[in-house]
Amino acid sequence: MEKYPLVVLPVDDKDLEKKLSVALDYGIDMVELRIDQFSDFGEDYVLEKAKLVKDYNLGIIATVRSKEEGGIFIPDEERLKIFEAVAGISDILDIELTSESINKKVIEIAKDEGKLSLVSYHDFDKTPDEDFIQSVIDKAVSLGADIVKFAFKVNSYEDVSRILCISGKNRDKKIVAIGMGELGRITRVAGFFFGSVLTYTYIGKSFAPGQIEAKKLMEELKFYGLRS
Ligand SMILES: O=C1C[C@@](O)(C(=O)O)C[C@@H](O)[C@@H]1O
Repeated sequence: MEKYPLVVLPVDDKDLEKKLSVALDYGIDMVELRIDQFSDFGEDYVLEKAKLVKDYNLGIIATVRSKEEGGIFIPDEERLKIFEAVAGISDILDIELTSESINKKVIEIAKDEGKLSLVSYHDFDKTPDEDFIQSVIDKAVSLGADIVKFAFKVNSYEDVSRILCISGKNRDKKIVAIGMGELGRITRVAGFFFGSVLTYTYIGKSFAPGQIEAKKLMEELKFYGLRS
């Protein structure tokens, strides 16, 4: 997974094959399986969808997003079982820093399978101050995360600069820096110039405020020389 910057398409299980075909046409690199948004959490069902993604030769970030950070309530033991079931077919497992009862175990599952772990932190209301953001990064790294992601609601231009600057200060780590909302849109492209390694897009249904539609995002990345 050393081909950074990467473009990631979050998906649920609706119209999956159609989205995968379009993603391939656009040159999208990876799919984020938002398993928390699937109609069925059964291991066989989830694996069947993951295998479909692999048939299209797309990378997989697997996550079962917690209710607290934009997903739905699924008991921790069930979430762990899902992560264990998909770890072998996935490239990256994404678990929240705030999912304290299982995040270390998910990181361990990833490592045992020779995959990458991504520890994420979302705030859908605000962009915290610099010290808090740095503490999120430091805690995630101390847990053993290979990649640290923070996604904050942007309410001002100062929020945008704070997200990008803190990313730039942490270039020695693999960081994903995202500003959510209309004002944060710029971070989904400019973030790459500040060391961010992934950006998320959408086809049809957006999974978060301020995402840039896939065709437009790929055009913008090409315009700024981030994509050939
Ligand atoms: O953490 C992120 C980023 C995201 O919230 C976004 O703002 O694009 C979309 C989520 O699906 C993903 O897990």
